[in-house]
Parts: sequence; C-alpha cells; structure tokens
Amino acid sequence: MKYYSLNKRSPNTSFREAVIRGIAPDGGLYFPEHIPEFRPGFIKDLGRLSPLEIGMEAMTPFVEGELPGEVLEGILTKVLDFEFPLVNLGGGISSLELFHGPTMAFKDVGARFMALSLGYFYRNSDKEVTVLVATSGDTGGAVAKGFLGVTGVNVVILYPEGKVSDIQERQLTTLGQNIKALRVKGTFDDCQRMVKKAFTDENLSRKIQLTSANSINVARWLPQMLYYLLACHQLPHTGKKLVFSVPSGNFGNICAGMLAQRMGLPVSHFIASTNVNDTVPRYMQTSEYDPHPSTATISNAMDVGDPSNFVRILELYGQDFEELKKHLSSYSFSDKETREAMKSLYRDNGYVADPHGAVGYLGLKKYMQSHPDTEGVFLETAHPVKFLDVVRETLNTEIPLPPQIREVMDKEKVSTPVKGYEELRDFLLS
Ligand SMILES: N[C@@H](CCOP(=O)(O)O)C(=O)O
Repeated sequence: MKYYSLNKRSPNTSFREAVIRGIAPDGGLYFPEHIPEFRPGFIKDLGRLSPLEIGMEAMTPFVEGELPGEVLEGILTKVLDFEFPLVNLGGGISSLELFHGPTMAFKDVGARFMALSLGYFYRNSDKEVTVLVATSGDTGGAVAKGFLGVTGVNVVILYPEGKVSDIQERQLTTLGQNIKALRVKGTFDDCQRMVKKAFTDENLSRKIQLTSANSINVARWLPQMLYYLLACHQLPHTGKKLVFSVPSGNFGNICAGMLAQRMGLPVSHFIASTNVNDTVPRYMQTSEYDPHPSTATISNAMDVGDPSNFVRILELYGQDFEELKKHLSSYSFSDKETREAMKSLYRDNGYVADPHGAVGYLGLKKYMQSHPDTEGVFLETAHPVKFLDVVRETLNTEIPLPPQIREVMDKEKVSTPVKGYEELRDFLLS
C-alpha cells in the first residue's frame, strides 16, 4: 500500500515513511492509494473471529511489506489487550465502551499502535525522533502513556491551558521521563496550528526529525476502524439497518469507521455528533466549509473548530457532497442538552455517560426519530471519571477512581508555558 498526500504536491510514500513523517512535506494528510475490500465471508465470520484475528485481517492491507505479519500480530496483541464491551440500553440503542484501556479514552488503541510501529521502524537506529502532538484533552494522555520510556523518542504535547479536565491534565503532565507538556494560552486550534507549522518549517526539520501523534498520522488514524468491526463482532443479528453515532472533534475516529464501511462493513449511516463546535454540522447543511474558532464546552475533547480529518472524509467521497449526504448526518448539541441526556441515561437506564458519549447518544436519538427501522450504536469515547466535576454537578453522584486514574492523582503537574510558534520552535531545538 502506498499513501499519497491530499495536497497532491508530495511524492507517494510507504506506510513506514508516512508514519515517520506524520504529515507530507507539502502539509497534506496522507491517504491510502486504494481502499482494500474485506475478503468474501469476512463480515459473516465476524461473530466467531477473535478481536486479534479481526485486527489482522483489517490492518494487513495497510501495512503489508512494512510490518511483517508476526510484528503486526505482536503489536495488535498489545493494543487490543482490554475489553470493548457493547452495552445494550434497550430501544435498539447500545453504547460501545472504548474507555477500558490504560488512559480510559478511545485514543489508547491508535496511540499504542503508533508507538509500537514507530519503535519497530527505529529498532536498529540511533537517531532520535520528536513526536509532536496537540490535544484538547484525551490524545495527550494516551500518547504520553503509549510512548513513555520508548528509547529514542521525545514526546512534546501542546494543550490549551485551563481547557482540559483536571484528570486529563494530570495524565499528560505528570509522567516525566521522555514526555514534556507545553501549555498554551489559547484553544486547541491554536495548538494544532503551531504543530502543523512546525512540520512545514524546513529550518526545524533539517535539525530534528519530527512526527505527529495526532490522528493526522496514519498509524493513529487507521486502527480506529477496529472499533466498528468489534461492535459488529458483538451485535446480535436483528436484520435492522445499523447506524453509528460518533462524538466527533478532530474527525479521525468517524473517518476510520467510514473507511471500514467502504471496505465492506454493512453500516447504513454515520452520525457525526458534535458539541457547539459545529463546523461539520453547518457544512452538512450548506456545503460551505467555514471553520469558526472553537468554544470551550463540557465535552472539551471535541472543542475543535477546524477538524483535521474532515478532508479525508471528503476524499473518501470524491468531494461529492450529495454522495456524502447519503452516508453521513451531523448534529450539534449544547452543554445544556448534553447534561439533560446524561441525566436521562442515568435516570432511565442507570447508565453513567461521560459528556462526549452523551453527545453521541443525542445524535443517535435524533437520527433514529426519523429512521425507526434502524438499530444504533453510540461510541462512549472516554470514561466518565475523566470529567468528575461535570458528572458530580449533573448527576449528583460519585464515581470511584479506577487504578489507572489513581496512579496520576498524587503526582506533581509539570508543564512549560509557550506563547507562540517561535517559543515552541526554541523549545524543540533546546
Ligand atoms: N479530541 C482530541 C483532539 C485531537 O484529536 P486527534 O484524534 O487528532 O489526536 C483530543 O482529545 O486531544
């Protein structure tokens, strides 16, 4: 498999190069040259295959020739070492819980897949690589944990000061070793812009090898397709049309699901559920892509004004808006609506959803009102404990701290303030 740049001004490249570079020299995101199809019978077999077998079949075409079979198997064994339970909430609605991993957010799969792939590519090298990442909350912690102690890799995480939850901040600022956190007075979009600028700074890239661990990197993005396969692996066959509602910020997760659909996964529709950062819901109404600066919300990991991966979704549909509309709906919800959804899930089902999952639930309910012949899965992308204050205020309940969270609670938060791109560049060179 070769990968091309969506800006079409850089040469096509291998999986290895795409992972090492993160983003193409022309600033474009890498995209697979062709979309493979699942083998005949794969979908029928999903229920009886193991998660590892499913992962091997889905990922092999994207890494073939670059990660030998036994290496891919070793990576996937580690990456898929926790549960992805599908919780039936009745009324044709299930929650796919993606938060049982080391940092309790869906990012653990992609972050660890990328860390292990990069470790393999650099196994015989004495070169150092700097992994640069912007986070609005969950990516930072997952990347910090995934890359902690990996020889030859320095991780630099940019996060918007005061705009991530206390636990998220602890996860990305307390590990030390090869992980450094930089706090930015601004939004996630400011952080992401600085990261992207660093990749096109030739002066910088002559001095240090930089890569990205956001879902712009194919090794972070592609493995997310496994969530949708693992949901189908658990779903009883009802004969109804299947829809997924995905809480969406940078749009990497939903884009990976739409790729799996294109490979042959029988999904009838996707719903991109957002908070008030509604660039994509507005696009789906008007076909005008008009990003606005992001606004802080209680579902902070989705506080993204200009989602990086939306260009990949457009590419998947050949920039054909009418075709895209057949497969994707997108709705936005306020914090007030999100809290109401958390309350009703708790009251009616005894289910504690985090604010991101609650937005996903709202999107699913809205779609299913006009499509009663469907069954739906919303993705629970982070454990509610990561948003302790919001859960306390909204549900008036306490959640016990799981061991993954307890381990960061007493550690000291360490981060460095950076004011703008020049300070970031100086930090990277220092
Ligand atoms: N929601 C993210 C924002 C970055 O998204 P990514 O998937 O591209 O890393 C976060 O939690 O940081």
